[in-house]
Amino acid sequence: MSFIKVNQVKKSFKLGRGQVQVLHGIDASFEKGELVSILGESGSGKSTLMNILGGMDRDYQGDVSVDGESLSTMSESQLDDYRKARIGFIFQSFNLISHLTVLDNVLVTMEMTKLTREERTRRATDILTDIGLGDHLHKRPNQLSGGQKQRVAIARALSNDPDIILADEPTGALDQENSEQIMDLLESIAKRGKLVITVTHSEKVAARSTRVITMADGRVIDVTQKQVAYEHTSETTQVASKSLNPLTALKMAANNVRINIKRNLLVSFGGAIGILSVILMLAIGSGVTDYINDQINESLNPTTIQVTSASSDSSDAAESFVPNPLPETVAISEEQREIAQNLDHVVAVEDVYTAMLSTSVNLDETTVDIVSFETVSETTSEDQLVAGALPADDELLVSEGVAQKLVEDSTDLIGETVFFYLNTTDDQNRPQVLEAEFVVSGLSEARLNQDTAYATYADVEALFGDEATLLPTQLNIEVDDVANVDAVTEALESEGFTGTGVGNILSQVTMYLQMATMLLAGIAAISLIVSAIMIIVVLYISVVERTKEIGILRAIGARRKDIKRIFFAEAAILGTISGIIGVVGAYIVSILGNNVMEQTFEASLISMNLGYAVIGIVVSIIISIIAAMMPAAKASKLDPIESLRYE
Ligand SMILES: Nc1ncnc2c1ncn2[C@@H]1O[C@H](COP(=O)(O)OP(=O)(O)OP(=O)(O)O)[C@@H](O)[C@H]1O
Repeated sequence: MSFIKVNQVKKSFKLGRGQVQVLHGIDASFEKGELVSILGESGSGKSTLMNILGGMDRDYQGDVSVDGESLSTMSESQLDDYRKARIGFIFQSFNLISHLTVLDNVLVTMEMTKLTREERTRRATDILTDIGLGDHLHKRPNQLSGGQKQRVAIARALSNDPDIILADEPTGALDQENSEQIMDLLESIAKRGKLVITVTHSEKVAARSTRVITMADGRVIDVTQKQVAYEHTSETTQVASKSLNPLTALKMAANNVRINIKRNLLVSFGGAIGILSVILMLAIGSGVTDYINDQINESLNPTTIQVTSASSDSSDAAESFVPNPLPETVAISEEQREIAQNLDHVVAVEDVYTAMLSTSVNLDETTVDIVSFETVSETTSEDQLVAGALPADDELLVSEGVAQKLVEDSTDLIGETVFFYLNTTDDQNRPQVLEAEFVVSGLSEARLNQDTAYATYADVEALFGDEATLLPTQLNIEVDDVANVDAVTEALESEGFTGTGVGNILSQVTMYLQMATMLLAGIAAISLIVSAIMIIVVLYISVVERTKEIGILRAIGARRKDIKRIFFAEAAILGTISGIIGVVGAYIVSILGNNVMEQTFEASLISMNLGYAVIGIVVSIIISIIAAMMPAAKASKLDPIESLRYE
């Protein structure tokens, strides 16, 4: 049985509404060790037949079987593998990939095989050295002569050690001397037991063949055996095929980005603006939120809820001794306190006692009535201190106004011992005045512009002595987390407390700020659509520019998905570049912006972090890859034969 058997192959092309038949039932057979020339006038169908033999064209009638396997029943990917493993193409116009070196042009075929990296490089170097190009491995095709280019093409065709070499006018673009050398090479390949089929117009080429097939108008009109075929074995060694190595795809994509570096940088800058805006919006949003939270937290603790008892009909409270003359201030009973203490998420409860218009301070001859007296607690802020410190036991903190009434220079009062009076009632409801001596610990700002004083809760308890148990008028409820403040406040309210705390206000403020941030980032993200469109346009241009390269890659066995992979790699590179530019830009803007704001408001409102940088780059890559989908699909669907013809 023949190695290649062509059986009644017919091929027609659509032309306008009709069909033009180009091959009219070709029968032929080929053996290994043959150097066959297909001769014929231009337009006689030689290339069409070659494309069918080479597995580039599946759209024909009749059958071609190679080594017993029918090409017409092969799937597209089987045909890709067939081209890769069994066919070496050589073209009249060389069809080298211009941006790859000589070595890489030869390696690219083997990249899609399971050969190891070392083996690939060794094979490519050996073949190129054999063919006389050992000194030109790292040159690019445009640095070589025509003859040298064709030798690179032959080396590429031989790299996967295929059984069949298909050469379409291999000497058509070469002078006499180079043509001779190329024919020598082809002859030596046939002598090694390969099947070499060349399409030619040249009688000289035909004369070197073992057999000449002459075609006219899509028919074989003559077959002349010139000499016996060279010796060969029936053994075939096929390289195992695999997809284009992602690293190679990346390398090819990177080459392409480099070739059009200006255009690609411009596109990347465009994309970077979108990424920069989104990152900045997020960074400003989080900076402003942090700033406002800090400002509120600095003055008030957001996890503390201050509660008073709303229910004046609490029977326990009514029965117990309420050491406060003001009816609107309700004491909080032990039971109520217990309930608050046992609520979920409550970590601590602190007692606070407040007394309005019922205390006074005396030094020497002067007595000053205090409008607002309160025991110090965790929520008492040191910020309100004008001088000195918050009161410890046996100490009193008074507002500056109080001090001014008692001494000439208010700070002189600090360290002085003063008398403190608390007007209250006894258990028979008779007025009584409790008295203690306190050392003034410091001066505070006045609360609501009124004379104010603070002492410790323990001191007030001591003031009442054994006569009565002091009940708090306010509880400071410490919650485990700001997130639980709302829930605890609700629970307290349902237990009859009235609560005020910054935590719930803060969580609302934070939510509104986050909404505003998302909105701004969303608006900024519109520019990302613009950058995606730019990438789509650039990649479409790239597909057109590289149509020929795509044809070459398909001819040497690249699958559709390999072609897609190259375009996705190119998009990923563009995305990474624009992401990096965007992130670096955002960092620069944030440093400059924060510097200016630091000088004007003493606050840095742009809070950049590594997370935003990573998000920026990842989003940029994802957008670019999505943008590449259409151009990549277009590239992968290009017809390999048409693509090779593309000029
Ligand atoms: N895609 C196509 N659509 C329509 N007609 C086509 C197409 N490709 C080839 N043909 C026609 O098929 C015929 C054979 O073309 P083919 O390229 O096989 O000829 P050839 O013998 O190789 O010619 P040459 O020696 O000039 O390369 C020509 O008439 C050509 O116009």
